[in-house]
Order: sequence, then structure tokens, then C-alpha cells
Amino acid sequence: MPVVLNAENITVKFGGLVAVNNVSLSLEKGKILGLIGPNGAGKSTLFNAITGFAPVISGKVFFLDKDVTKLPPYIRTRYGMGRTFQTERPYEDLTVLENVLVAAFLKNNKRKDAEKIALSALEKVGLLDRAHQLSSDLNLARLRRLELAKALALEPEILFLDEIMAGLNPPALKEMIALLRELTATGISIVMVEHIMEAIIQLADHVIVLASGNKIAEGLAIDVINDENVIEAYLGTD
Ligand SMILES: Nc1ncnc2c1ncn2[C@@H]1O[C@H](COP(=O)(O)OP(=O)(O)OP(=O)(O)O)[C@@H](O)[C@H]1O
Repeated sequence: MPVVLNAENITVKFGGLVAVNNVSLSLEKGKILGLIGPNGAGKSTLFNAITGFAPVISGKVFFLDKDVTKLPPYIRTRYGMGRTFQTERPYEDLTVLENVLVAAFLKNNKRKDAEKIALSALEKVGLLDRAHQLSSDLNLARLRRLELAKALALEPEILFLDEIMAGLNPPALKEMIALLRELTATGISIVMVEHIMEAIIQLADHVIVLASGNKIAEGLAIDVINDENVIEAYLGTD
């Protein structure tokens, strides 16, 4: 499978704090990479550095062989790097469809095309029947799917999902896991920051563990969660 993302030796600092220290990762088309680690490990910062929301001190990000390291987030998005945010941010006075349309318009300025893409994104996440409801009326599970639809409306090659499973009840978690599997079956690749191990074990083809900004382990989910260094890193923070 072709490699769609290559982040090489990424370092991010906030003042004197090294939030991400010389971390590399790569991702093949249609695969899922899980990024785990205790609170404050640097997961979101690495994620932000790759998507353009945090400045890198050193290192390079290649997306489909293009060096995107210095490009602003909206250009990376246009190239096909879609993302969700840790907190849902819908426009509450807009309908579900209108929220997705806002995203679709970033890539398509023709109303008809944007609407077609937005409706297709809603269909993919199972929210078509809610299209004309106000987004403020959605429950948490549906809000998460709305976030996903917004990212899909940008027709991404890669989806960066920041804790999309957090707070979901078991049935909603199961649905989200199935949904992400369906997306990868269409060729979309996923990088997910996630604390819910069940989701990581079921979904991730490869897992990277961060602690204090450093990569401390990587490999199959089942192997890394039993790794002594990883267990110690988690225990050490609670
Ligand atoms: N904008 C910022 N300015 C200063 N320090 C920051 C900033 N963002 C993150 N940090 C610090 O960088 C370190 C890594 O934080 P980060 O949010 O990336 O960790 P995380 O692994 O995503 O944690 P969590 O699982 O709690 O979301 C932490 O020490 C955090 O306080």
C-alpha cells in the first residue's frame, strides 16, 4: 500500500517545554494509526503539528510526497488532510446540513455541488434523517458524527480524529468503530488520538505510544499495551 503520510523527526516546543521530541510516524493508505499515551504526553501537539495548527521547531511533514511542513492548515485541508477537534464546535443556530455545508463550501463554491457533497457526508455517517434539525438538538453521539461529516465534506485522503470516542456509551462506541471501518474500506486513512483502548485495539493497525513528548513504544495494539514501559508511563501519571 502506498504511504500517504510521513512525519519525520517532529519536535515542538512551548517556551522551555519540549512537548514533542523528535517523533516520526508514517501511515499507509486505508490504514489506521492510533496515537496513545497518558495525559500531557504530547499527542494533541503532535497531531496539531502534522495538521498545521502547531509550529514545528524541526522535522518535516510529507503528505502524498508533498512537503507540507510550512503550509497553513487550510491549504493542508484542501490537499486532503481532514480533521476533527476534541471539542465539538457546531454552529448551534444552523441545521445539521448547514453545518456540513459550511465545510463543503471550503472546497466547492457552487451551491449544488457543495450540497451534494454535504448530503453524501451526512449519509455516510448516518445523519441524513437529521439534516434539517438544528445541530443544538443533537445528542453527543450524533454531534460526534456531525464532526465526522464536516471533515468528510472536505473529501479527505486522511482523517485526523481527536478523541472522537470520548464519552460515548457502549452502543454508540460500537457504531463509531463500525463507521470508521467503513471509511477505511473506501481508502481513507486515519490517525486517531484516543484514550479508549477498546477502540484502539479493535481499529488500529499500528499504535504509537507517547510519554513526556517521546515515542516510548510502537507496534500492534496488543503488544504495546502489554509493554512494561508503557504500563509504567500510564501508572506514573495517575
Ligand atoms: N499551546 C500550548 N502552550 C503551552 N504548553 C502547551 C500548549 N499545548 C500543550 N502544551 C503542553 O504540552 C504538553 C503536551 O500537551 P498535549 O495536549 O499535546 O498532550 P496530550 O497527550 O494530548 O494530553 P491529553 O491526553 O490530556 O489531551 C503538556 O505539558 C501541555 O501542558
